[in-house]
Amino acid sequence: MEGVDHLAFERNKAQFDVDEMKIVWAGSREDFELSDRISRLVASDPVFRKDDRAALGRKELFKNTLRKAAHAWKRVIELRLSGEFSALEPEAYKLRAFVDQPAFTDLHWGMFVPAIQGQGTDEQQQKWLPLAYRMQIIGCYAQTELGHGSNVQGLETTATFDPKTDEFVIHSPTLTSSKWWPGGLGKVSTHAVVYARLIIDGQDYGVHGFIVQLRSLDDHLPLPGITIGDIGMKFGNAAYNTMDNGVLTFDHVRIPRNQMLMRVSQVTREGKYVHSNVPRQLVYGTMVYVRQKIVADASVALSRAVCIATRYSAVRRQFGSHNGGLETQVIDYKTQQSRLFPLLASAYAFRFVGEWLLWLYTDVTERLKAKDFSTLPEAHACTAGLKSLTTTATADGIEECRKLCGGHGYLCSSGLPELFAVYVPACTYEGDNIVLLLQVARHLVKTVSQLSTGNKPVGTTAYMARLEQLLQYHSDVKKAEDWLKPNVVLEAFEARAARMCVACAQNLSKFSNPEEGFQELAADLVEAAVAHCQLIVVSNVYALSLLHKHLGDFISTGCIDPKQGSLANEQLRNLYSQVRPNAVALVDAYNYTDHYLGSILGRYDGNVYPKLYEEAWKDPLNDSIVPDGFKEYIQPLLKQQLRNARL
Ligand SMILES: CCCCCCCC/C=C\CCCCCCCC(=O)SCCNC(=O)CCNC(=O)[C@H](O)C(C)(C)COP(=O)(O)OP(=O)(O)OC[C@H]1O[C@@H](n2cnc3c(N)ncnc32)[C@H](O)[C@@H]1OP(=O)(O)O
Ligand SMILES: Cc1cc2nc3c(=O)[nH]c(=O)nc-3n(C[C@H](O)[C@H](O)[C@H](O)COP(=O)(O)OP(=O)(O)OC[C@H]3O[C@@H](n4cnc5c(N)ncnc54)[C@H](O)[C@@H]3O)c2cc1C
Repeated sequence: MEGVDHLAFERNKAQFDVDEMKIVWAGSREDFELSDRISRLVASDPVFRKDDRAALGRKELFKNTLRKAAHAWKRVIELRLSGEFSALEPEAYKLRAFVDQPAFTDLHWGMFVPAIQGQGTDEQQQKWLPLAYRMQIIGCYAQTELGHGSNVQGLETTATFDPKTDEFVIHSPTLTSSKWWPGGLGKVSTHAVVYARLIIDGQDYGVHGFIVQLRSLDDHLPLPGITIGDIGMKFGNAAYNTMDNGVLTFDHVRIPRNQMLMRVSQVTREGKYVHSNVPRQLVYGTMVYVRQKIVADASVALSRAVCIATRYSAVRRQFGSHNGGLETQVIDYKTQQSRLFPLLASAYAFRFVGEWLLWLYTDVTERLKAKDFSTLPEAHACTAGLKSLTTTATADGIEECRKLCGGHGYLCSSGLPELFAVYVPACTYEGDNIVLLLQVARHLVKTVSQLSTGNKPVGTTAYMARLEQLLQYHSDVKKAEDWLKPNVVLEAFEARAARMCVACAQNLSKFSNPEEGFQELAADLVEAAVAHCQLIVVSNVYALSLLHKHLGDFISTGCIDPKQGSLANEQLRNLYSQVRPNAVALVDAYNYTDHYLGSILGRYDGNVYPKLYEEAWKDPLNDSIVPDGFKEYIQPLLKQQLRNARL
């Protein structure tokens, strides 16, 4: 019935203060109040309705997205929200909170602006950032090409310096050099940061960033030498098709020399290449920035799915009725808990590790300003590894939440199919997850190889300094509750990661050609990298469910024995019983509006069945009793069959 809270009985079981947890989840009271205010504004604004997306064609869907983005920008200005979040939060988050679907603004604010902030000189920032902040230009990040995405050093687009005119000539020499994938590029962006090979006097200096105007600011038509368009439909119905991922080729397009981003390296008027003594990898800085953002974004996406699946698991009853009594809530089945509660824990774990990663990223950014590059490898390994770990776990977790909701989880009105379709490319964009884990593995193997040189490992690899002890380690767990002690869990995870890493390093040393060895052992290296990244994220419930899932590693590396493994599993079951009465309250703490969740199964009031039934009739297929096509194709067949039968 309308207005009745069908989940009140669940909410009354909570053993903690939900309002306090809402502040913890939001990060601070002011962030909670602001995001609460925005989400309610959005829910009450008809421009931001989401329930019609599944029925729109691509052009309508895209036009609707532009309308939403424009309205969101107007609202951000009207409400003077611009700049209200902590200084680090670009406008993207405010717009993303309003628009809540992939849109060109993600890349304008999330990559184009950060690329200029990170790789532009002060003069270049003074010139371009005010235009971008006021959205007088709209930018994108054009790095990936048809032939290369992971291998940035393999990019083919060229930027050839012409000393006669003091310009760079941007050119696409081959079909595979076509820029391909950049979000916002296909139909909207007026400018791009283009990554191209810098060529001076026939010499190739590698990949650098260039600001290139793509379209006229008067009539939005492509400039001379520019061929540009959308790359076509992507996975899912609405999903990422609200974004114009584009294709772009250059035919000898000229730009002024001062449009090469020159914070990291410069080209003088005479055509001399100057590379200040900073790591060339600073040109990758924008990717590092977005990877750390993607970790926080993973906790948001996973928590949305977990919120839906938890509330619905408390509403859904199946089997277990005795003499006509109520059937059992599916959330009471241990199998449902063993699938759902680790995801609930993961959402919180990723939320907190995202905060830690933001601290690490902010710290490395400050150090870079002081030319201190000492933590750059750690920042790269952590952002790459945690982006990979959290996006894989989140994509798998959203799909698991769909399955936890049974048949109704497969309805668009559950919100889960759309959430999955929008989310899964996160395992690929900003770095394919395997390629990134191999980067982590490089860092770990290098750390182990340097131990003998007295190089003290720091940061997240500091545990490697205790290698001797960790190689002798065997857990002294005697009873299930021993697994509740954080140091007991941490030591097991440290020992597992250290042993897997050392095993790889030892096997690598058997190869005369290290690169060949690395390729041959890549699968083991990826597993060692995962073990290291899981160690970074580890928290109690999350940790024990991981330990149970990867029990083979822990036993084969000798860290624990089968008996201790079964004690961990016993403790896990005990934890599930402790989580159970708090489950609905823990997802209420995310403070998501029904509008934001976009899910009938995840409604705050749990009033699922009447709303599912009501929603079904809105489908356009139900506009007519007899569907189009029936009389044309099926009825003649039926009548023919009936005639045949009477003969
Ligand atoms: C809403 C606001 C928006 C914000 C975000 C909101 C949340 C998100 C939600 C929704 C919006 C998202 C929208 C989607 C956006 C998608 C955009 C894109 O996809 S943009 C393209 C991404 N492309 C890649 O990521 C390529 C991946 N490839 C690479 O990064 C490189 O090719 C790599 C690292 C694989 C190899 O690079 P090598 O070949 O130059 O380097 P090697 O030889 O492997 O290493 C040399 C040394 O450099 C270090 N290194 C490599 N990369 C580094 C880095 N980034 N930083 C520091 N050091 C690095 C290495 O550790 C190594 O160090 P030693 O020599 O061993 O000590
Ligand atoms: C939705 C979406 C949005 C995007 N937005 C942008 C954008 O705005 N700007 C932009 O520049 N790009 C963007 N991209 C492109 C994206 O960054 C690339 O697709 C991504 O970096 C992966 O590169 P790739 O496509 O070349 O994959 P590949 O590297 O070709 O991957 C194919 C397979 O090869 C494997 N592989 C590759 N190299 C190795 C290796 N050395 N060892 C082992 N296995 C390997 C991978 O693991 C994978 O299984 C976007 C992509 C998507 C899907």
